[in-house]
Parts: sequence; C-alpha cells; structure tokens
Amino acid sequence: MAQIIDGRAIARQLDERTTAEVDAMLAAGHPAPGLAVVLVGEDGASQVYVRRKIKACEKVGIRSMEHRLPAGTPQADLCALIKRLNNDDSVHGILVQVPLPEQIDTRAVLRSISPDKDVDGFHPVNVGRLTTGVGGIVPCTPLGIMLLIESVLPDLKGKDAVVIGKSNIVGKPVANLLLDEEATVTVAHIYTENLSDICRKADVIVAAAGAPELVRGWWVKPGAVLIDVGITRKLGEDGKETLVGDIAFNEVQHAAAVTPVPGGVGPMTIACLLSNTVKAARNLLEGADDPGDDYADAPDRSMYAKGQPAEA
Ligand SMILES: Nc1nc2c(c(=O)[nH]1)N[C@@H](CN(C=O)c1ccc(C(=O)N[C@@H](CCC(=O)O)C(=O)O)cc1)CN2
Repeated sequence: MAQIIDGRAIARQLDERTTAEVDAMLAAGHPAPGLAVVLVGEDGASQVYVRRKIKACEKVGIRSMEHRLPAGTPQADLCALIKRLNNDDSVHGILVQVPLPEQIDTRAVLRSISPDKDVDGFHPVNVGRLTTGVGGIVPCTPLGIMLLIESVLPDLKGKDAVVIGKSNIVGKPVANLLLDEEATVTVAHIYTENLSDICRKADVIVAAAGAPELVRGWWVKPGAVLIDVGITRKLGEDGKETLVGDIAFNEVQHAAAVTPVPGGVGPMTIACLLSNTVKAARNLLEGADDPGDDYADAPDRSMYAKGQPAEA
C-alpha cells in the first residue's frame, strides 16, 4: 500500500516556520515582509490562486498588496508598474501570476522584476543561480516538490529520477534540484520514445506533463516515489468537476509513496512562495552582499525530512 504524501500537512509545517521567521523579523525591529501580487486579466484559475496566496500571506503575517489590471493592459503599463514596485522599499517580493494575456511578452515582464524581489525565481539571474548550484530564489513548485520527495526519501544520491515535462516553471528547475542532490536525472517530454521503459527503472518519477493519467501502474517500479504535478479538470457524468493528475493514482499502490491530486504539490507551491518572500525580505533588509549565497540552503530542506527512507 503506497504511502500518501500529505502536501497539506507538510505545507502547514512550512507555514509554521515561516510565521516564526516573520515574528523574529518583527522582534528585531524590521517591518513585516511585503509581497506585491500582480494579476492581469480574468483567468478563473489565476483568480483563485491569487486569492489563496493573499489569504495565505495574512496567515503568516506577510503584508500583501494586490494589483489587478484589465486583460487588455499594454505590456508597457505592466512593466511601468513593476518598475514602481522594484523601487518601493516597502515591497520585498513581487509575483506576476502567469499565464499572462497574449499581447504581453511574459519573458520580458519576468525579466523586468528585480532578481532580489523575484519570489517566483523565474528571473534569468535566479535561473542561472539555480543551474550553477549557488542558490538564488528557487521557484516555488520545484522547491515544494523537493520537500515532498525528501519527506520520504531524504538521500537521493545515486537514485534514478525521471522528470516528465520540460517547462521553465517545473521540469527544468526540478531536474536541476535533483541533480544537485546527486540523483541520476532523465528529463522526458512528449516526444520522448519508450517513456514507459524509462519510467519503469525510476526510483523517483516527477510527472509534470499536463497529461491526465499518463503514468500507468505498469510503468512504475515497486517502491518508487511518485510526485504528481498535473492538475486537469474533468467533468464527471454527474456534472461534478474532478481534478485528475498525470499519474493513474488507483494503479500505483505498489509504489512506496505518491502525492495526491489535490492536496499534494499544489499547497506546497503557496507555502514555498511565503517562505521565499520572507527570505527575500530578510536579504533586502539585512543587506546581503550576494543574495545568491544566502539562498544556498533555503529553506533548509532537511527540516522537512522525516528521516525514514521509503521502502525500495
Ligand atoms: N507567478 C506564478 N504563476 C503560476 C504559478 C507560480 O508558481 N507562480 N504556478 C501555477 C499556479 N499556482 C500558483 O500560482 C498554483 C496551482 C495550484 C495550487 C493548488 O493549491 N492546487 C490545489 C488544487 C487546485 C484547485 O482546487 O483548483 C492542489 O493541488 O491541492 C496552488 C497554486 C501557475 N501560475
């Protein structure tokens, strides 16, 4: 029977730590960390995620500032807002919810955020820090995925890991983080041949292809650790919406551990955003020379490891 990795519980632990860090900053005479959340347009899912992020900020003591712009906002106006936020000392973290409307060049917008306030870790400077192993701000979902993996498998050295999906937000950064832990990493995608054969050898599978139930039970080695990043909304015959991941959950009971959808990776994304915001605020307020160095072990992932290797 596979262990279900409870993302909500692990996210709560991280939130408790983040709350304590905010309290310590206040006790040291610093202001509360400030996070600017920018949402352009009316995308339904994005509105839900932004609302959750703002509510989560309140819970841990982060001051959030919401900026909602109409769907037709020109790129220049969005970049002008970001420039103002970059220069505002009361703002320690900036996040622009993606996807952005079509008229906007997402890369240009993400590049316009100050790397020191880029709590999503999407800026090329932070991507460079991550790929060269010097820290920087680590993107929220990949960081959350590592915490989930390490909660059941603390030592990844020499383990065979397969990442399905090569996005800049999940696939590529998570592959780099796994490599940093000395795993042997294969990055697969929709054009990869013999994906089932590749998966069958894996100790860890991170499925982030956005393809519902792509990973079948017979693709999974007994004792593997499975992380499901996919969220596809499906309408059932009863007219009710259900969420389906990239892993056929009911077929993988022979795995050592698996994340559920919902309640696995998603809650970690928001908890890691809060943690990143506090780190960014600390670095800005305490004047770190090179924020990259200060992020080298942030958050300390060993804090969340239970110390019990999964059965393999
Ligand atoms: N600027 C960013 N934009 C986006 C990011 C991001 O990290 N930064 N990631 C995703 C969306 N996202 C956060 O923004 C996000 C996705 C899912 C969840 C979540 O908690 N999911 C729940 C279930 C979802 C549901 O009920 O609808 C779960 O898995 O339990 C949180 C955040 C794209 N954009």
